Parts: sequence; structure tokens; C-alpha cells
Amino acid sequence: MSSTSTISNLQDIGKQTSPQYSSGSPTCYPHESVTQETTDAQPFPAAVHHPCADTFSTSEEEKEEKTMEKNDGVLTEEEVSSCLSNLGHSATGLEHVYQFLSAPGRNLNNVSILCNYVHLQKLELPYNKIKDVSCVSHMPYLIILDASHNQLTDFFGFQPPKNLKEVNFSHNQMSVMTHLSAYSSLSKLNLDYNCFSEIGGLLHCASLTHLSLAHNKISCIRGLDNLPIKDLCLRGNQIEKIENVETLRTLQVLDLSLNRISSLSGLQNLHLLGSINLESNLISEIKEATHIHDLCLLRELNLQRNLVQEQLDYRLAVIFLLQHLTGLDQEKVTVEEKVSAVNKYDPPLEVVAAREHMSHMVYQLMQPQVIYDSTLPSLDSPYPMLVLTGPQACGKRELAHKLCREFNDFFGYGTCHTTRGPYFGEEDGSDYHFVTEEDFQNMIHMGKFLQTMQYAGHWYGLSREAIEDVAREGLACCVHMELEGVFSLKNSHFEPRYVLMIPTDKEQYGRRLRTRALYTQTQIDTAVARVDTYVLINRERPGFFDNVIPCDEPVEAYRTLRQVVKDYLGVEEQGGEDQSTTDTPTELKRDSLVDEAPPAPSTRPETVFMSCSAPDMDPSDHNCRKYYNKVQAQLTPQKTSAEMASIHRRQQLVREALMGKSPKAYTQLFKRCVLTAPSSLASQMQRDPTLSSPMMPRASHDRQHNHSENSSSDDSRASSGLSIPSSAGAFSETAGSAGCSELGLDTTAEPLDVSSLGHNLDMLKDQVESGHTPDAPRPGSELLSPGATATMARPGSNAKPILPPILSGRKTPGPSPKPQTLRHEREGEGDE
Ligand SMILES: Nc1ncnc2c1ncn2[C@@H]1O[C@H](COP(=O)(O)OP(=O)(O)OP(=O)(O)O)[C@@H](O)[C@H]1O
Repeated sequence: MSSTSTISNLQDIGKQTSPQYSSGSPTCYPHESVTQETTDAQPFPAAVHHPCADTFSTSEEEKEEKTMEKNDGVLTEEEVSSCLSNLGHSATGLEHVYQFLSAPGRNLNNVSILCNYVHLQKLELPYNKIKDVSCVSHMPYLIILDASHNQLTDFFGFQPPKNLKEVNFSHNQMSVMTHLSAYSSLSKLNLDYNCFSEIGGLLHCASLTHLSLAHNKISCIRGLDNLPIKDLCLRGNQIEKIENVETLRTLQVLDLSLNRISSLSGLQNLHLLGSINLESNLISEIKEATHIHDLCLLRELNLQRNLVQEQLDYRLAVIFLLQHLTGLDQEKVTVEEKVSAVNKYDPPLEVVAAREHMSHMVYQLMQPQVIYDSTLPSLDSPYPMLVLTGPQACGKRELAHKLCREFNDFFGYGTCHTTRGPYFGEEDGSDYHFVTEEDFQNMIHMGKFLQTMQYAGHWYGLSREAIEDVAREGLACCVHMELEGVFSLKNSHFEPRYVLMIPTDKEQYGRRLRTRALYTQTQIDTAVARVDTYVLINRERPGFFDNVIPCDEPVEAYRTLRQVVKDYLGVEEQGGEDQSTTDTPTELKRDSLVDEAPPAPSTRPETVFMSCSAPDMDPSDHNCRKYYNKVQAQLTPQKTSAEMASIHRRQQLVREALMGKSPKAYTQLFKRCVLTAPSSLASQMQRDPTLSSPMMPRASHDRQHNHSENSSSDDSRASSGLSIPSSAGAFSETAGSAGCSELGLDTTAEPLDVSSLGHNLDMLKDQVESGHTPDAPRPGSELLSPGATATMARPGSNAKPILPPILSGRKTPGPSPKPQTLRHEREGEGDE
């Protein structure tokens, strides 16, 4: 017989590929399927099908097996001929040869005949009883060798074919890894299911990218230094610690399942790791995940059958710590899980604020309802507030006080509650209401707060009453608070102006904190670090703050703040002298807001919607309204397209309700109007603003405040309602049944019976058709007059309030402010 497998001599044999074996198909060894089923990726896609698995039981094969037995496990030339395949050029390119030989599951124990087949590039001999594969020494072109499931004890007991790339020696009986320095081309090595207790001899395998040593007796990871391994499998060993892997910089897939590992420490520098399997180990602490927190490419982590899985919120916690994961414990990580994890462990400021707002709302709703009627929500003229925000001790509190002193006809200081003790010189009720922790908690549960926040271990909260106290004076409320408070307020129906006071020099700010001698170093560090948070929010959310004022220099900061406020108020100083540093009330005059002079004031009493413009104006007067609208347009910030869309949507709903099309909130609203505000009374109230305006002193002001703030508009600005003045049986749309029943009103909200509106409906329809909404200032409208006279607006507005509030609304007699002089009046005087 010839010594080579060239085409010429093999033609005699006349055999090609064996029918039952398809080269290149994935490995599927029947008895491995159990142990490997949980392994994610099979790093060694081998080249053979186990013959027993499919077509190996044909009669021809049986015949072959019998022949084998006859041959006593010795591979014969005749058999070889039936196992050859893949006819192609020899490595030298001079001949045609069969390149592959595959003889799986033939009970072979002697394959020495293969020494003659020097051109083989792929040799597969799995599922035999081979103890010696030294024939491979004669195959210099061999690239792939599969001798798995045999009885080999010698580790690479042959001369190295210099191009050998893939070797599968799994399921043999090898126990010592000897030097493989000559195997520089070796890239995939499978040594699963042997008896190795140590890794070694791989030092010079400079091409080794896949190494599998699963199910051996390895107890320590070593001998892998600086290897270019991408895929390492050490499943089913006795490893207790992840060590000596930090030099495996190219590692992408690591399988350490079925070991005794209790910590993930050691993996932190493997920045290319994409998948880690640690199933069935001894990991018990969630915090272990912090070791792999910085592995940005990590997508798959398997911690199944570890104690850690029993920890409370294990999954969310791990997802939070490893936010790049797409799969955890062989389950897909969903977007919802990621969001919940972040909301649970590091909620964004909005989420905290929304939760906090929700609980205050719920607590409030659980209490007997109270209407804070001076601050009722209103679309066109929301209750005006000024919020100074910024990091602790940036000077905003002093600025707020100073502003309230100077502009004492416009602003009142909104005094928050706090559980911290007073500093030297602080007065209870002036700087804060200092209360105990218990009292504060009680107030929370009584629904007293609009917002609360914890800062430096103390509670701070702005109560609804604090704002109302200021509002009852006919003043705008000025408060100072941290960023969290701003987020909370943005959930409420209030529409304050937010002015950010920001230190631009952090070092100087830190020094200022230190010189106060009130704070610990940690508190100082926190405060300084929060400067960046403010800056970030300001940068990422344009418009979040209405103004940003550097506050490094208190005098300069106040001057700027003062100017900003004057711009809001539309006032300017007489004489042009800057009195910003004095505390005396400044004489203010109306700015030239409009070139056009307003029409002459009528004799009718002013209404709320006019009152902020100082002169008496008759809202029924067309010119007067035009003038007012123009002023309002100048003062009101430009609406965004989203705000416009929202307003249109609400107007549309109102229209539909009026037409009887949608029996929802708005129809109920109108029904309530009809029920609770007879038109005669309404029109009477409209004529007598003292009966109606929540922002003005009322004859009936000392009536019982037994109704609630319009709470639903807190939650949904789209759900608006008309405020009915208290003298008419004050009833807020969402005041709740308590308030209604107290007033003896029918609180059952029924769909609108359009006919019940009678001629009022026709009138409203006319208005709607003419493009007016029911809430537009319409002095003649009897149906709307209660709400209209109260606020001339719907609650739930997105509009920023015009500052200041109603000057004429001051309840407490105080030093009467110098009358503001309108420019046109002065001009008129000049003319005279
Ligand atoms: N209701 C509130 N909501 C949110 N933040 C608040 C509230 N009330 C006060 N704060 C803020 O809490 C922080 C701590 O208040 P505190 O009065 O204890 O600080 P401070 O050292 O006196 O500094 P500052 O001069 O800024 O008040 C301050 O930034 C303050 O503006």
C-alpha cells in the first residue's frame, strides 16, 4: 500500500466521504449535552457529529463495526479509505490529496497506520479507545486535531505539526500539562474532562485565544499570564478565588461556573469582558457586583444558583450596579427593569419630587378639605411666587429677606418649617418655623406641606399655609430653597419664577462656608459639589430656571436680583438712582411697558385681572381690555409650542363640553357652575369684586376657610376648573365631597344636561363660535361671572404669573406705599 493519500493511489480505493459524517458541523456529544447545556457559548465548535447521534446505525456501518472487532481495534487501510474526504490540493500544491480524515466511534485503539497519511489537514478520531496519537508527528500540515473521548494519557505526545491550530483532547485521562512551546500556532485548546490539577506549559502559545479546562481538578488560576485568550472556560473545577487573570487583557468570555468562588474581586481590570458565567458558586453579597461595575462592555452575567440570588431586590440591585447588562441569569434585562432599578437606587430629582408630591397630595386628600383661596390655581393669572434657589449658604436667604424688605408692597417672605435648631440670631417664625421632628412628621401626615425635603439630616418644608399667609396680604410669596424643592414645586399648580443664585468661584464659596463655622467638612464638600449639579441642570434644561445670577459678591448679586425683579414687576426707579444697597422702600413707578397709553379708567371697580396693572380699568371696556392684553403679552413669557398645544387642547375640551359632546370633566364643571352659582348671584358678584376676588380683601374674608386647595390641578394641569367664590358657597372643582356636603351641595357629578343650561348655553355657544373660550375675560357673561370675577381664569394654567400681585389686595393695613405713577398719567399731568 502506498505511503501517501494522493489521488493516484486513493483512486484505487475509490472511497470518498463517509456518508454519516459531515465535516464542519457542530459538535454534539450525547453525554456532554447535560453538563454543557447551561454553558452560554461553546467556544469550541468542533467538527464532528457523534455518529451514534444520527445515522451511524445503518447496516453498512454495522458491517464496518463488525470488521473493526475482527481487526481488534486496529485501523486498516480499507477503513481509512472510507473515512477520507475533502479532495484538494496538497499543501505543496503539487498533488491532489484527501485533506480530512474522520473516524469517530469505531472502537479504534491503534491508528498507527495514519503515519502514512502525511497530507491530512484535519484529523478526527473521537469516541474511540485510542491511547497513542503519535502518528500525528507525521502530519506536518495538520491544522485541526480532534482526539476527544479517548484514553489518552500523554499530553501532546507527538512532534508538533507546526500549523496545528485547534486541538480537542477533552474526555481523556491526561493529568499533567507539559510545555507547548513549539505550538506557537495553537489558537483553540479544549482539555475538558481530564485530570489536570494545574494549568501550565502555555507560556509560549502566543496565538491561544480559546482555552477550555472545564471539569478538571484545578484549584488555582495561574500560568495564563499575558496570553491573548479571549474565551476562557474553567467550569467545574475547585477554584475559590479569581486571581492571576489581570493580564488577560483580551478576555471577552469567562466561564467560572461550578466552582467555589465567593468574590468577584480580580475581574475589575478586564475591560473587554462581555460575558461572565459564575453559576453555582458561593457569591452571597450584592456588593460583589461593584468589582465589575466599571466593565463597560459587560452584557451577560450569570449568577444563578448563588446565595446572592436570595437577597432582597437582588435582581434590581445588580441591574442598577451593572447598567450595561442586557442579560442577567440567562434572562433578558428589560428596559422597565433598568428604569425601576435606577428609580429605586438613584432616583432622578424629578422622580423624587413626583413621589414626594404624590404623598403630600394623598395626605392632604385624606384630611378635611381646606381651600387656600388666595392661592387658587388660575390659568391667566396664577398666584405669583418668587423662588430663590441655589446651594446652601450661597446667600439666597439674606437676599430673599432683603428683597421682601425693599419690595414690601410686592413680596412677603414665605417662612418654611425646619427640624433643625435655630442658629444664633435666627428667629422662630421669621427665618423658619423651628419645629420638632415629631411635629414635622405630623404636619406631613396632616397634608400641610406643599413640598418637603431632607437636607443634611434635617427636614425642611414649605407649608400651604405659609404661602397662603403671604397671599392673604395681597403679596407675592418669596421663598428660598434647594434644587429638590424646585423640582417639587414644579409638580404643583404654582408657577413661580425661579431665580438661581449660583457661586461661580467654588473655592471662594467653600471659604465662605468655612467662615460661617456652622458646617462639618463633609457638609461643606457636599454643598460645594452641589454647585455642579445646579450648573448641570441649568445647562441641560434651558428654561428650568428663569434667571441665573452669580452670587459670589452679595452686593452685586442683590443689585442684579433687584433689577431682575423690577423687570418682572415692570417698574423702574424714579430719578434713576440705584438704591439697591439701601433697605428703604424704593419709590417705584410704572415702566413704559407699552407706548400706548391705556384708556381712561372707568368708574367701575377694578377686577382682579386688571388689578396688577395699578390703574382702575373697566374690563368690559374693549380698549381697556386691549391695553391690558398688550401689557400681559409683554410680561408673560413666550409660550412654548407644547404649552400652546396644551392650551388649545383644553380649549377644545371646553368647547366640546359646551356643545354637549363630551360629558367629562368640563361638563361636570359647568354643571357645578350652574348648580352652585345662580347667574343672578354671579353677576352680582361680578359687579362687586369684594365678594369674589380671592386676591383682594373681601368683606367675607373672615368666613370659615373650610375648603380645599384645588388639588386635582396639582396632578393634572389639563384638568381645570373654575373657582367659585366663597361667598357663593365657595367650592373648588376638586374640593372634594367633604367640602360639597358641608355646603349642602349635590356632589354627584352627572354628565351635563345641555338643556339645563338654557339660554346661558346658547350664549356660551355663541362665544365659543366666536372663538372665545368661557374663561376669557368677559365681564358680561353671567354664567361665568363667579369664576370670572374670582380669577377671570381657569385653574391649571401654564402661564407664568405676572408679578406683582394685587397691590390693592393688601389686607393688613400697613404703611401705604407711595402710589405708583403711570407714565401716561405723569405725561398727562405734564400736559395739564
Ligand atoms: N422647604 C425647603 N425646601 C427645600 N429646600 C429648603 C427649604 N427650606 C430651606 N431650604 C434650603 O435648605 C438648605 C439648608 O437650609 P439652612 O437654612 O439650614 O441652611 P443655611 O446654612 O442657613 O443656608 P442658607 O443661608 O442657604 O439658608 C438651604 O439651601 C435652604 O435654602
